Amino acid sequence: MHPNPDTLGAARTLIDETDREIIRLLARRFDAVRSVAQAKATDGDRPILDNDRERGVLAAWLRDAEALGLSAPFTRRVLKEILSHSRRLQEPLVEGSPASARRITVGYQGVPGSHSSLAAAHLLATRSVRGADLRGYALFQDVVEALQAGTLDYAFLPIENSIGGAIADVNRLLIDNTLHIVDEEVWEVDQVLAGLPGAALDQVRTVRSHPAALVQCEGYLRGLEEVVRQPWFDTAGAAESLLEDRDPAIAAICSEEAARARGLDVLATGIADQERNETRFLLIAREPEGPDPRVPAKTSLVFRLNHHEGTLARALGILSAAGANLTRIESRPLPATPWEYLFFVDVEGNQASPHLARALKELRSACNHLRVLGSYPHRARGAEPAMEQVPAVLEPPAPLSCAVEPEPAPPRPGRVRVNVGPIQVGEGAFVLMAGPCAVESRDQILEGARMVRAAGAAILRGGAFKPRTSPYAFQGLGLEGVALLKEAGRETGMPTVTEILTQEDIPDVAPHVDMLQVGARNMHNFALLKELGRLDKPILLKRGMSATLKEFLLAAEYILAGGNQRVILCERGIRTFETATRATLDLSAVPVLKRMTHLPVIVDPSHAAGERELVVPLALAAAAAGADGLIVEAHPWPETALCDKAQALTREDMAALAAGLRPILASQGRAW
Ligand SMILES: C=C(O[C@@H]1C=C(C(=O)O)C=C[C@H]1O)C(=O)O
Repeated sequence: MHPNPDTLGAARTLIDETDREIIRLLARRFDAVRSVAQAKATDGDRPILDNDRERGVLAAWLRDAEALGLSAPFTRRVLKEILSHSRRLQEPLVEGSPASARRITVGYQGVPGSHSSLAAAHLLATRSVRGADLRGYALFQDVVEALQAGTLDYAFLPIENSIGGAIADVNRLLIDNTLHIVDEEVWEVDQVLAGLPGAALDQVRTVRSHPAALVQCEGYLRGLEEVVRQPWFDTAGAAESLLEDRDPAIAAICSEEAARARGLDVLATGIADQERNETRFLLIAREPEGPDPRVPAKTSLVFRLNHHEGTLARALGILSAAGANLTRIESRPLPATPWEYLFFVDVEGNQASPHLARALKELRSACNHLRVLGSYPHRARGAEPAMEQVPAVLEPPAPLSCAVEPEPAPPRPGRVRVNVGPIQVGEGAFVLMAGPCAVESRDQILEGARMVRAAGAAILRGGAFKPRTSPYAFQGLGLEGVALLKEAGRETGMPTVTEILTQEDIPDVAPHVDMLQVGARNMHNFALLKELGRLDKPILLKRGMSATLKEFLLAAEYILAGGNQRVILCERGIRTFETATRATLDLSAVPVLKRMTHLPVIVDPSHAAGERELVVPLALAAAAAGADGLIVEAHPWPETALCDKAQALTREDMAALAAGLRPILASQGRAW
C-alpha cells in the first residue's frame, strides 16, 4: 500500500515540528541542569550524582510514559542518555574555576574523523580546558612515546570494545609504562560503508578498515558478494585512502563523519553485527589526577598473584568485603613467566575514599604486586544505579541507595527531610507524633487530638484499620475512622498518619491522610511496599519484629525504588529472649541507622514497652539517642480504650513527656 502523499507530508511536518520542540525542551532542561551545577558548586558537599533524585525523575518519566502508552524500556533508555549528559555537563562547572583551565594537546591513534578523534573531542568538551589540539599518530606506541616525551599532555587510547573485547596492545602499554588513567569515555561506534562518489554497493570488491572494525562488521561483509577484507591502520585513514586510489570497487568502513568530511558516499549505515557497538577509551597522563570526590569514580588496578590455590578468590574477597563493585576483570599472561597472569580489575569508587583506600592496602598485602592505574570519573555506567539497580537490591552486593557504607561516616550531602503536610521530619528538627491507638469515636479522637496538641505533638496518629493478633479483637472503624481522623486533624491543625494494611485500601485512604504507616507486621509485605513506592505521600515504615536493620532498609528500598523518596523509618522494638517488656526497644538502631542511611529515624516506645510507665523513660532515651522524632499512643480516657489501653499515655504522662524532652533537645541544640 502506498501512503497518501498528503497525509505523509502532513505527518512529516508534524514530526519536524515536534523534533524542533524536543530540541528546544532539551536545551531548556540542560540550562536548568547548569543552574543545579552552580548551586552544587557553592554547596561544596553536594555530589553531582544524586541517586535519589534520579530515581524520582525516572519514576515520574515512567508514570507519564505509561499514561501515554510509551514503552518502559524505551523511556528508560532515553532518560539514561539525558541523565548521563546532565551529569557530564555539571562536571566542569562543579569541579574547577575556569581560571584553572588551560589549552592542552591530546594524542590519539588514527587520523581526523576516526572514532578515537571523535570520542576524544567529546570527552574534552566536558573537561575544564580552554581548548584542545588533537594530534593523530599511526600507532598506539607512538602516542605513548609522545606522551612520555612531553610532546603531549594526554594520550587517548581505546581499551576495550563491546564486540571485540580487550585491546591487548593498550593493556600492555599501560603496564610497561608508568602512566596514569585520569578519565574514560564510552563511545558508541556507528560504522558505515563509504565509497567514492557515485560508487554502487554491488561494485564493491574490497573493503578496507581497521581490523577491529572489520571484525565488528563481519556478519555484514559475509552478506556481500566476494569481498576481500583489507586491514588498514585506521578507519578514517581507510576512508582517506579511497581518494588516493580512486577505485570504485574499494570501500571503507568508518564513521559517517569521516566519510562526509572527505566527500565520500555512504553506501550502507548501521553495519556492525551488534546493535550496540561501544568502545571504552582512556585518557592517560604522566601524573595522576584524583577526580573531585563529588564525581562518581572508578579505580583501575593491575595485580599479580602467587601461583597458589585460592589467591584470586581471596583478593576479590577483599574488594567484595569493602563493598567495591567490580566493573571489569581480565587476565593477561605474563610473557616472562608462562602460565602466570596479571589481573586487570576496575572497581567502582575513588582510591582516595577511606573504605577503598583500606581495601587497597589489604589487597596490596595479599598480592605479589599491585599497581593502581588511576581513579577517574566513572562514565562507563552500564548499570546506572538509579536506572537498573532495583533487582540488585534484593540481593544487595552493592551499597543500598538508601544506605551508605557503615564506615566511614557517609559522604552524603546532608540528611533527607520528609515533609508531612507542613511539618518537616529529619534534618535536626524533632517531631512528636501522638494520638490514640485506634480511632473509636468522634469525641474520642477530637479530645485525644486536643490533648496531644497541647503537649506539643505536631502530627496526629490514629488507627482506622487495626492489625490485631486476634481476629476477635477490635479491628478499627475503617474508612469511617479515617474520616474522623481527618476531621480531628483539621480541627486541631495537625497533619495525620494512619496505618494501611493492604494495597487495595490505598485509593480510599491515601487522599485523606498526610502520611501512611506500614506496621511492623507488614514490613515484609512487598506488594504493599511496591505500591506505596508509586505514591506521592510520605510513608512511615516500622521495623518488623524480627527484622535486622539491613532487612529493614531493604524494605525501605522497595518504596524508594518505586520513586517515592519520602520514607521515615521507625524503630518499635524487636523480639528477643527478654519477656519483661512486650518487645525490646533497640535504641542502638537509631545511631546505627543514621550511619547507614540518610532517611529520618523515629522511635515508637509505646509498642516496645507495652505499659504506660515505661513509655516516657524510653521516649526520653530515644530523643537522647538522636531520634528525629517519636510516635506515641495516648488516650483521653485510657481506661475505656478499645485497644492497647495498658500503654496509652494519659494527659499527665504527655505533660511529663514534654517536660522531659525539652532539656534533652535543648542540650542537643535541636528545635522543638
Ligand atoms: C541535575 C542534577 O544532577 C544530576 C542529574 C539529574 C538530572 O538530570 O535530572 C538528577 C540528579 C543528579 O544525578 C540534580 O542533582 O538535580
